[in-house]
Amino acid sequence: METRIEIKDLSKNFGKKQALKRIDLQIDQGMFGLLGPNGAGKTTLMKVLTTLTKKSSGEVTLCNIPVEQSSQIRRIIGYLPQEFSMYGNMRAYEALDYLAVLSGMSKQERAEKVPEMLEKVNLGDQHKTKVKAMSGGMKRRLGIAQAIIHDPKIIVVDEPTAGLDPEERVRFRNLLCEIAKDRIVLLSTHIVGDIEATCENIAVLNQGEILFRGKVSQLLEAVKGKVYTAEVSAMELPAIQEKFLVTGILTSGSSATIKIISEKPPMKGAGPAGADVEDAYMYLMHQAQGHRG
Ligand SMILES: Nc1ncnc2c1ncn2[C@@H]1O[C@H](COP(=O)(O)OP(=O)(O)OP(=O)(O)O)[C@@H](O)[C@H]1O
Repeated sequence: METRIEIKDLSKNFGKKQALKRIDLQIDQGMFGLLGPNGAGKTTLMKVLTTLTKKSSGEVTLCNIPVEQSSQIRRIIGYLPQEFSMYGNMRAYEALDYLAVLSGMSKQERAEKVPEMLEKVNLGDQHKTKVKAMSGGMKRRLGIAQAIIHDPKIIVVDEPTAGLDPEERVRFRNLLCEIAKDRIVLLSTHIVGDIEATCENIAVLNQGEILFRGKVSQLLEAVKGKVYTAEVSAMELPAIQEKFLVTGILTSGSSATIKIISEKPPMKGAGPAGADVEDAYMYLMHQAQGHRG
């Protein structure tokens, strides 16, 4: 079975609102990042892929299965939604077992898979912990355990690191990378750091349209040679921000070191600076809003 998601000319309307506009995308094995601001259409796209929402038009196949064949699709896909919640009084293993029952697994399969999955997401020692006593990171890991328990070829994870502390965030990202070794992990986020650390291939979505698809290195290429740094007085900052795309500000007393994206050197004394993915993403969004900086 070919592990691939193919999306051709996909649109999704909610009444007059076009949440997805003629999306074309191909996603292969490994981690794939879907980046975009709130309201870009990421959740809608994930819901179409996971058969929770019907598309309005276009073609979508997952491992060569058309998305319309929802019961077959559900067998090969796992989903961790943005707001994954479980009954607080259930213990980790009870919660996972309960979800496995709902997905139709037999008692025998569950007896084997529930402990195995808890181990995999590092909750083996905490299998008796009640959901209400879990940290945000633990709940997310329990969410991943339920998403992978039926060994799907594709895992869809919406806003995975929201509400996690830095340590939990890194741990969770590492878990996703491990899972992606022999599957597709599609990760939707508005946090550039989430994809920068983990995904080679990405798509940037804005207002229902794909602004960019390709490798993170190609996104960086677009901003290369356009990033500058300058030392300015804090007083000047508002006027500079009005005129230029400022992607970083480090204030120290009455002065500030800023990072600016500009086609030409923006001001006297500005020197070249290294570009990061955040700069490239902000430049892309800025251009999409009709600015030229
Ligand atoms: N059921 C719905 N009915 C009407 N409009 C909807 C519905 N679901 C989503 N939308 C609209 O479609 C657009 C895309 O929403 P979506 O939730 O997919 O964005 P998103 O990128 O996931 O953002 P967020 O990170 O805030 O969830 C938004 O303008 C939203 O208001």
